[in-house]
Amino acid sequence: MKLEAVELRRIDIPLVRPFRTSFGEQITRDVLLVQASTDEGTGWGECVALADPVYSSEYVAGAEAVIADHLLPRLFTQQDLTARSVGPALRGVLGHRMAKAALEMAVLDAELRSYGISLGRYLGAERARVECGVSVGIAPTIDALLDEVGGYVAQGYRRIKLKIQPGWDLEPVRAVRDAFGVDLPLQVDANTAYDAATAPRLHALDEYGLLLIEQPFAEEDLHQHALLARRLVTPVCLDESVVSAAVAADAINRGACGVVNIKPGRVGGYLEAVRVHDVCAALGVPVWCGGMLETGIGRAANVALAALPNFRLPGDTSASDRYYAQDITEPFVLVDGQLAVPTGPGIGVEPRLDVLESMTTRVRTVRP
Ligand SMILES: CSCC[C@@H](NC(=O)CCC(=O)O)C(=O)O
Ligand SMILES: [Mg+2]
Repeated sequence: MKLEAVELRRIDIPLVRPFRTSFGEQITRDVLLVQASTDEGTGWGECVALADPVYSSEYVAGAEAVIADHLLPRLFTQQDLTARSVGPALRGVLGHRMAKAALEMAVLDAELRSYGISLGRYLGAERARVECGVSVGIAPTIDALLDEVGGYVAQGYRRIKLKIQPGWDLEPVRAVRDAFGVDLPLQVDANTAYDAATAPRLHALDEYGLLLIEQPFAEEDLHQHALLARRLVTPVCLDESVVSAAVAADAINRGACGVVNIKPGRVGGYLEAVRVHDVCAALGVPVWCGGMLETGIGRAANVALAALPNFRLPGDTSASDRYYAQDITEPFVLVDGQLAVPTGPGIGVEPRLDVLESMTTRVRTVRP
């Protein structure tokens, strides 16, 4: 394929409720969408970088700039562009994995649409539906938390994940256990909010039968995660730390985690996400698909990825209405706690152009 032009579109989508984590609160999502036009058709990609560099060092304005100024010039010169050649072509630019992932996704979508192959089939999906969990933010009160969790349980979500931080950890976990019982699949995510001084609070979580404790410490601190993993019965899961298949293998071999949250944007794309999946499978470590509040574009691709065999825990692949009153694609609807894997060519969904236009804050087309 030859890349002919790329449309970079920023959209603002309001969240149905504030989403608070240990690193801040989101009330709208500023999303960068990428539409790649090639000589064999077009494809869509979604950049998962947040508006601010608070989850990782990437942020949406920076991703847009590095795509336009450094990444696209390297792709426009490719005479026989394929999704598999995007990574090597961009290797000269260090980091910016979320930006690179968005471009690779758009090229992959265009390529698969031209062949009439679904992303799920291409990646090796083995299921037609995936089990869905849901992520619950830090709430203003315990009662508000229980109301929100009760709503998701009633909708049929297969697993509840609570955001925690020092001072909002033991009480919410205990309250959810008391209100919904010991059989509710339950896990927590600290987004790196703990350190050696506050780690003892996590020891106390070990008696609540959690599925896992996600990313309690700093991204680079595999040693602290390994110390905790040796001390707890509850598995430690890594998110921010795992930026590639090689890092996943190193973390597992250091005993830093027993479960891995895979996010394609965080590792540089869906092709690397499959490599992380495969490495974890080879080392006997289950994985699940994380989320970055994706629109239906990224959600469609995540659901396809989550259908691979070693995705053995419900992911943060929630229904569209968990975050958005109106998605930019036809909404993903939870049925019996599951989402259906798209079967159409490529990612299998298209944005609704009327909705897209209504949410667009800026759009530009980059050409060679
Ligand atoms: C804005 S918080 C994004 C990162 C967070 N994501 C979630 O909690 C799930 C979000 C979703 O359901 O898309 C994580 O660290 O796992
Ligand atoms: Mg996480």
